[in-house]
Amino acid sequence: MSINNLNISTIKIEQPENDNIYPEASAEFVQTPYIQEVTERALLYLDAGYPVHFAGPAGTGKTTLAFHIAALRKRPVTLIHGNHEFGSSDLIGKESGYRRHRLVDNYVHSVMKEEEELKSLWVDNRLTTCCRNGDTLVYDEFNRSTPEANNVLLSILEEGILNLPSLRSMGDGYLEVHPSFRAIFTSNPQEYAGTHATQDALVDRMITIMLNYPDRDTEVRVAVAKSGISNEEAGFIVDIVNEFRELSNHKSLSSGQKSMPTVRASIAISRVLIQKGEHAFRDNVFFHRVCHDVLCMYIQKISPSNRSFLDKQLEVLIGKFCPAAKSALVPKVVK
Ligand SMILES: Nc1ncnc2c1ncn2[C@@H]1O[C@H](COP(=O)(O)OP(=O)(O)OP(=O)(O)O)[C@@H](O)[C@H]1O
Repeated sequence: MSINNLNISTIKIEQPENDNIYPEASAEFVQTPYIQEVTERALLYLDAGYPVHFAGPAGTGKTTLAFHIAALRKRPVTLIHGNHEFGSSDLIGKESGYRRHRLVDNYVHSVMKEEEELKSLWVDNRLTTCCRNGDTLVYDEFNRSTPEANNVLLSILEEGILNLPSLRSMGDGYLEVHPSFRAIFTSNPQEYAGTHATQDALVDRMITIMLNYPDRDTEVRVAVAKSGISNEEAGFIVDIVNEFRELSNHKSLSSGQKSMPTVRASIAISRVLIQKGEHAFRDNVFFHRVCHDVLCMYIQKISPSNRSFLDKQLEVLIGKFCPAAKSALVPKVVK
């Protein structure tokens, strides 16, 4: 006589504990009244139970702010970068193979008993672990993922429930989101390559803070912190970059060009000067070349005549904002 038995079930494997990050403000992090005000507002929204969404052009400090605010919550942080290849399983988890267990019992020689157990292995992904543990989710550039992949967030943000259909057999088809779970999103609405239109239903569940280019003081202090350049020279560079941005953003000049120079350009120019031991003087040929090299990518898509006009304007701006080397060496007379 032979008795066969086959059991099929699912076992769950959770993410390893050390998958989280614990961001801390570095010595280079700049805290200005502008950063302070936005931070306080975002923390208030999170405390009131709302996800926060930083939207704005590239280089406006969205990701840095998201991490800063996440760090202030003093809970583990889960980081997800939007990706157009993501499916919802990349966020919540998926079945990843089977574990088979077979038992053959022939103790009574006339009876052959076979028992087989097939367990499908379910591996949690970051979003599930984050919801379960009540961590802070930073979902950077979330609009790079498809709306279909992000749909899973709708019930998390609205009802506090994560739907896990594959785990229904274990009675784990729904996961109640931990009350401490909070989410911070970033997106760049001006970016068009590789992004998806933000879903109205998703954005409707968040509070969006539109970030624009920070004030001059913040940009100068960021350039100083990130390069070690003097406050005064960082000021010249930030003024050149910002006025160049205004010019290259002008409707009659900018057709075809989408990206604008940001504080990243100021940081790059400052770092190169420091690296070479040079200064932001109007009669420093090296400085002129670095400004052109760093800023030329922001005008490459515009017409040749407008490009050459902006090239000349860059020279004018350097002359307008920077002193000559000799005059910079003369100590200022304090009246
Ligand atoms: N408060 C700050 N302190 C120090 N550095 C900062 C601060 N804010 C922004 N930065 C620096 O400015 C640059 C741009 O910031 P960030 O990457 O956060 O911008 P972003 O809006 O997320 O840009 P993108 O959309 O291109 O990813 C980075 O080099 C970042 O380190």
